[in-house]
Amino acid sequence: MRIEDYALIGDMQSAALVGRNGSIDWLCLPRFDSPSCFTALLGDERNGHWWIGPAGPERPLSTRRRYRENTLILETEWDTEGGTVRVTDFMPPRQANPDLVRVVECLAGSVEMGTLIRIRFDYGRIVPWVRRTDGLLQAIGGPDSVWLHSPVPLQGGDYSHKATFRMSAGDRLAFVFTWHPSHSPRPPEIDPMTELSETEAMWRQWVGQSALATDDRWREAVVRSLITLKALTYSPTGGIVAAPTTSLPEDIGGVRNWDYRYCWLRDATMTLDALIGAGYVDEARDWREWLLRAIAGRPQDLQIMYGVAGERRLPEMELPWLEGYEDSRPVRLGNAAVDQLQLDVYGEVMNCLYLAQASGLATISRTWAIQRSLMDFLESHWDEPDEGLWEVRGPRRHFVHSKVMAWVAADRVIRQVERFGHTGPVDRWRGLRERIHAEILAKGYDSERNTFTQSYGSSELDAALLLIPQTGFLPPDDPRVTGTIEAVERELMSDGFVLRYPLAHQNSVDGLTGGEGAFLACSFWLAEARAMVGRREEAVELFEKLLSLRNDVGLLAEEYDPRYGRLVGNFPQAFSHVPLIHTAHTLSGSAGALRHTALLG
Ligand SMILES: OC[C@H]1O[C@H](O[C@H]2O[C@H](CO)[C@@H](O)[C@H](O)[C@H]2O)[C@H](O)[C@@H](O)[C@@H]1O
Repeated sequence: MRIEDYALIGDMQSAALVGRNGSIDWLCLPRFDSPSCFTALLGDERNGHWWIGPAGPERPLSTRRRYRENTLILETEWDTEGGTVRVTDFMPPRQANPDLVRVVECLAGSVEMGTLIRIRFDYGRIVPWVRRTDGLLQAIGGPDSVWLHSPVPLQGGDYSHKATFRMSAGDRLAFVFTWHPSHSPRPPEIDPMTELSETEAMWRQWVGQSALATDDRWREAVVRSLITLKALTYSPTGGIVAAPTTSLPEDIGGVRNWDYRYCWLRDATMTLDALIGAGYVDEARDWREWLLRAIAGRPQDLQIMYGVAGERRLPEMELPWLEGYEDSRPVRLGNAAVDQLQLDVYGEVMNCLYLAQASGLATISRTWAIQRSLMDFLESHWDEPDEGLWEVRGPRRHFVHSKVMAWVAADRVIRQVERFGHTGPVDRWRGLRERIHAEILAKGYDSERNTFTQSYGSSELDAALLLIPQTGFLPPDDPRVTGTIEAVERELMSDGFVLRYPLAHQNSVDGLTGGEGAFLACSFWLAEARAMVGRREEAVELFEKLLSLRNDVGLLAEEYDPRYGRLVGNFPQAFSHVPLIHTAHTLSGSAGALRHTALLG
């Protein structure tokens, strides 16, 4: 199945991917980064999945999917010759244990339905021991146990359980799948229909809180993106994962397969900027608490990413028993980028904390103390080469985007002093800000080509340079900014999309083999940059082209590969949905573009 054939459901602690065919092929429990119990996504059905759909000779004539308005409740409908059926999939916001609910209804006629479940713990490796108790199925393997309430009798065989059942118009059946630690007593049963109405009410209430001032034609796309970002937050701690999947390939059949089920400071701060801009200050408060706990300690120990509860060790390893999505191997867990130096992170954190305060979230003294100690570290390390925001696995370089973000860090703490009365060595920070600015203009700008460059001394370009107008480093109409936008358009565009960096030279920059699709955030950045420099029509044209890449339920992966006309990379990806929201706000000229208005304050 293609990546765009999946939809997301989740309970803000973990998430599942549901295919158009009614098969749940990915689910990690109890957390986003726990071992999966359905892993067909990265192998095949033998690695675990749960299918419900029309069975037998009545193959579906057509399939429709949608989320219930303003919710994360998925409805998949199939028309068959005999009639129409709907499966409603959702995960109620977590109470004692994670539940996955599947409600099957016959809307018209009479349809033969089927279900098949193969539970495989530990990323498809453990075939559990299964027994029946009080009409429920219990599967146990190591630390994991699940209970399945099935309203139809299931037949076991070949390490799976299945049933076929006929439904007529008006019939409704509910399946409930509940995980719990295998050493705990049996979890209490939930009432699926009560959970459905409460889950619906919860999402509607959350969406209703937003202060969106987006043009009506983009509102639906923005709301779906906000719901997706909310679904990627880990509610017990306030952490935010980059995506709920691992190893969906950036290059189908290639090695660019990474685990994104962690909290990157970059991705999370950008996500927060989008949520704050839509009026969600509670999420900002929770994330700030998460940040303070995660990075507590010495400033030199700051990592660029953490686990959802702030874990620091995320060792990268391979799962050789999985074939990978369409043979894209290896399948990886953990992420070696955790040990990299990425200077941009300091700017992103300071920017986010500044925006949080500018939007009304009072700064607490612990936050400011941490900001000061991070600045102490940055003052003596900003001039070092780093791995940059693309987390290259080649040699460190003086990436211009990293230096610009170091400038942002200094700029935002100075603004916090000037605007909110914090105390700190502001004259020293002003000197630092000037030195970084001057160095970037001297070493990171090519006056002959009138463009900033990827790194000092390089002639390459980098799509991250498109972010310069958003930072306030130079005014958007500065010729060096407009020249950089034009240079990126000339040299980094392929099939109408922006590449992260030149593909021909990619291997020397990122240290990896193979190509990749177009990293979607980069094209959104171009659309927003065009809007900021007054090229509105071209901005709208590109933005709408990007919106057309969303799948039928409004979701985007990390990249789009024009060679195959397919979404690629982890899915759904916060890094793609965040700039969608920002660009819609900028194009709508709304106060939601807080980043820009806050800079003027
Ligand atoms: O391209 C190689 C790198 O790819 C991943 O990083 C990308 O995803 C991150 C999470 O969204 C994002 O913060 C980063 O900017 C992207 O380049 C992977 O995590 C890295 O390990 C890998 O080297």
